[in-house]
Amino acid sequence: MASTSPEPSTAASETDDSVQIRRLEVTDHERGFVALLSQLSACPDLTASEFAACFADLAALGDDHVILVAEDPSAAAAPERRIIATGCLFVERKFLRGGGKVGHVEDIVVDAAARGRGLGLSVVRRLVEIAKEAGCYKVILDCTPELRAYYAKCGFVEKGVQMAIYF
Ligand SMILES: CC(=O)SCCNC(=O)CCNC(=O)[C@H](O)C(C)(C)COP(=O)(O)OP(=O)(O)OC[C@H]1O[C@@H](n2cnc3c(N)ncnc32)[C@H](O)[C@@H]1OP(=O)(O)O
Repeated sequence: MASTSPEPSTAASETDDSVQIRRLEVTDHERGFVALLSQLSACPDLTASEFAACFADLAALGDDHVILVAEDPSAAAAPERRIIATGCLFVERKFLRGGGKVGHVEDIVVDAAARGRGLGLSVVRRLVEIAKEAGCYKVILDCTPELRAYYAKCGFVEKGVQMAIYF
């Protein structure tokens, strides 16, 4: 099945309560992936073909763009297996540091009903591991001040100032 990386989705990690974390697959459109993202920011629904086109663009970036997801493991959720957590790693290639790489952690969301169970921590930790395995010399992210404590639990330390221009 197509996934956003050549790495098979079976190369997954397990959280404490046996939630499997795997790569995004194109069929996750049917499992509420877009609705989950809308809990983070404006994310209008996409048709199946729009989703597939976006998925193909991102999949073409290979291991430089990794989206992880976790399915609802509860028996009640089968067979639909809704997506209840996600996170993204973008690997930026640079001339600095002898052609170094920087990992950007983005779009971390856990479904409101599944928060507080360690899922967010597991997703971020796995993305950080992937960044390290990819040879990144650092991993960075932007967040609101309210999330300082959460990302500190994920191993991040505060550094610099975030600035932005929105269009
Ligand atoms: C780079 C970005 O994407 S920033 C955007 C982050 N995403 C969002 O704001 C979307 C809405 N929020 C969410 O989806 C979730 O609340 C998340 C992703 C922030 C946290 O997910 P959860 O699965 O609830 O977190 P998890 O249960 O793994 O918590 C891990 C630890 O962080 C702590 N923590 C979790 N959320 C917060 C918070 N908002 N503030 C302070 N501490 C927190 C937990 O108490 C826990 O600590 P413990 O190990 O001592 O018990």
